[in-house]
Amino acid sequence: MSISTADLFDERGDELDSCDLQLRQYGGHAAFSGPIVTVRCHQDNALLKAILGEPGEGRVLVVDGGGSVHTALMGDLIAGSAVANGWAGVVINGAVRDVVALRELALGVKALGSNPRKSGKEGTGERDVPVSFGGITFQPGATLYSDDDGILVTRDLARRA
Ligand SMILES: O=C([O-])CC(=O)C(=O)O
Repeated sequence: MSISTADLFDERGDELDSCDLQLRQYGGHAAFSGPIVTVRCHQDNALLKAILGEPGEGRVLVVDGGGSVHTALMGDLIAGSAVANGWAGVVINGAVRDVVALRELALGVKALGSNPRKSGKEGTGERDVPVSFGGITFQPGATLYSDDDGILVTRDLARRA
C-alpha cells in the first residue's frame, strides 16, 4: 500500500471508518490492504484455518475472536498457509502465537496480543457475516487499509445511501 492511512483519511475521510481498537503489529508487512473476508470464532480456529487455506486473492481476513486472548487463533503454520495462498493480511480481535516467526512472514498481521495456548479445533463460528469491534463494522467485501497508524475500512454503501 503506497498511501498512508493518515493521508487516505485526509483525502477520503467521509467514506471511511477508523477502528479505535489498538491492535499490535505482528506480521512482516506493516502496511497492507484488500477486500475484507470475515469470520467470527471464540477460542476455536478450525474455521479460520480452513478460510486461510483457500485462495486469498489479495484479500484480508478479519477475525472477531470476541476480544479473547485466552487462546491463540493463529500461529506460524496457519499464517504460512495464508502467505502461500495469497492473502494480504489477517486482523484478529484476539491472540496469535509464534510471534518471532510471524515477523518473518510476507503477511500483514494485527492482533490484540499473544498467548502460547492453542485454540480448539471444533469448527465453531460463522463466516462471511458483518463483524464489529473498535467502534466500527467490518462488512465482507468492503476494503480495509492498515498500517502503523491504524485500520480504515470503507463504509457500508447501503448505509450511506
Ligand atoms: O495450529 C494452531 O492452533 C495455530 C498454530 O499454532 C499455527 O498456526 O502454527
